[in-house]
Amino acid sequence: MLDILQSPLVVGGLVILAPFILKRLVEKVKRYPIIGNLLEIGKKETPWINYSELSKEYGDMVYLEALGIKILVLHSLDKAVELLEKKSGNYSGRPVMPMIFEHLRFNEYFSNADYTPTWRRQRRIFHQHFHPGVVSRYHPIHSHEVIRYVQDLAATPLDFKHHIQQLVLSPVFLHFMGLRSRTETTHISKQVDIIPALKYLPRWLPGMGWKDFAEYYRNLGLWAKQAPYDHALKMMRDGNAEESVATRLINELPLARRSSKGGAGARHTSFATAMTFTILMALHPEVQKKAQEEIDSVVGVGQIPGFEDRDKLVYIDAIIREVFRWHCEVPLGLPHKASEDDVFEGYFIPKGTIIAANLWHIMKDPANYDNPTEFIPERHIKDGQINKDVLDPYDAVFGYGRRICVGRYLSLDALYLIVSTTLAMFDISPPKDKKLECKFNDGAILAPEPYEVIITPRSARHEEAIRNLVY
Ligand code: HEM
Repeated sequence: MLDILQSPLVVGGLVILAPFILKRLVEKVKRYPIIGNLLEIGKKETPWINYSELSKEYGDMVYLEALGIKILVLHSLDKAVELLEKKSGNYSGRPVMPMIFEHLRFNEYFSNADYTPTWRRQRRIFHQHFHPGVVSRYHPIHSHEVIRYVQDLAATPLDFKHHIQQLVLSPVFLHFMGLRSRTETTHISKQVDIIPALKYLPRWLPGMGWKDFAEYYRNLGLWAKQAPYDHALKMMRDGNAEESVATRLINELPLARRSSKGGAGARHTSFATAMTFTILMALHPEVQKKAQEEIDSVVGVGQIPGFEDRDKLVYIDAIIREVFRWHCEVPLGLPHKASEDDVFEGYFIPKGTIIAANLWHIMKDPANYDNPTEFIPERHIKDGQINKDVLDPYDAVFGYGRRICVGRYLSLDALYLIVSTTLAMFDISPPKDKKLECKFNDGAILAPEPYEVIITPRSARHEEAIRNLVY
């Protein structure tokens, strides 16, 4: 190990601090002077698949280096936990990529901020407002919103994307901003629709030819940060604000600072997962039928499941886990950064190395799941309960350690609502005259390409039950 630490190489002007790991790559992967592994890093539209292929040859730690950027991609849950959770004191930073960050002012987003005292303070605030106890206080309101969702879906089923978006985002809007008005949420969700700038960015690399839209996204992103705060402040001044994260935070501010000072941004991830669920149901009528039988026997025919039914709806739980596993919406998670030099399992990891966990690989690894590319909710069930012996997708898909997703409970609530309610009341089937295929965009957040499905109430009885619901 001493040899590794004491013998940096210099190749094409680059100081290589991890010669042992590098050697493993040099032996197999062509490494060019100056650009190093750049071609490997940016080779495919889907780098997680590219890294996954490399891991078959080089093991579960794949290290690449190009133009001064050092990337270590982890391909097992064990390694991710060892490094990003157990050693989280050193691996909780976010990489700073000056071009992207400066132009888009991405560092102003909490999720992209480095591991600083400011970030730690903000994270504590997030935790206070997003732990399961707080999130569950909103359950009655979410259940109420669901009535509107089923009625809208029954009335205009072709607009299912919009209705799903409304339902998935409504807890987020309500939680952050106290927003319940359909007009306001529709307006804002249209803006949010175009925000996930990440999906258009070259992954972790300074990009080319993107400055024009960088300006556009920067302004949009700043708007998204500011709008929730401004809205809550206005509603509070008008005396008709619903309680939300924004109102609670504003209340904690000294009066003098209650001017426009930035709020919280809503995220789009749960929506892509809900859209994936919908297409998967159309492709798997047998799963739909089984779920509907469970709902009918636990909740009753024509009834909407509530949060109090959640523990008894084991198959619904398994479907949601399997959607998260199969979809793996953020395939490489968000990048962490090594704050200081470190040695891990004999390898030297230089300060500044970007650490990514290949969540997609972990979710599709045959060592973790049989027939991993198949959508099989049953894999998560044993003896009528969730099978604890099977790797829990939630242990991976929301990331790790101190940077683990703060919105995971809110997101799981939203998914429970959409999955259980939709299946309770509707049948989803493929279009009659077109082949239905689930294809994802190639962004860093995977969302299904636009698709068509037919959504109809399950029977005349369900149709009547939907009509009789009172919002
Ligand atoms: C399908 C749903 C979601 C998935 C799969 C997901 C996944 C992730 C992942 C992989 C990370 C990176 C964790 C890490 O760095 O190790 C993350 C971070 C984050 N997520 Fe989520 N997320 C989802 C929904 C949400 C929602 C609904 C919200 C907000 C209400 C949210 C807010 C955040 C924030 C603020 C961070 C940054 C945390 C930090 O940097 O400390 N997420 N999420």
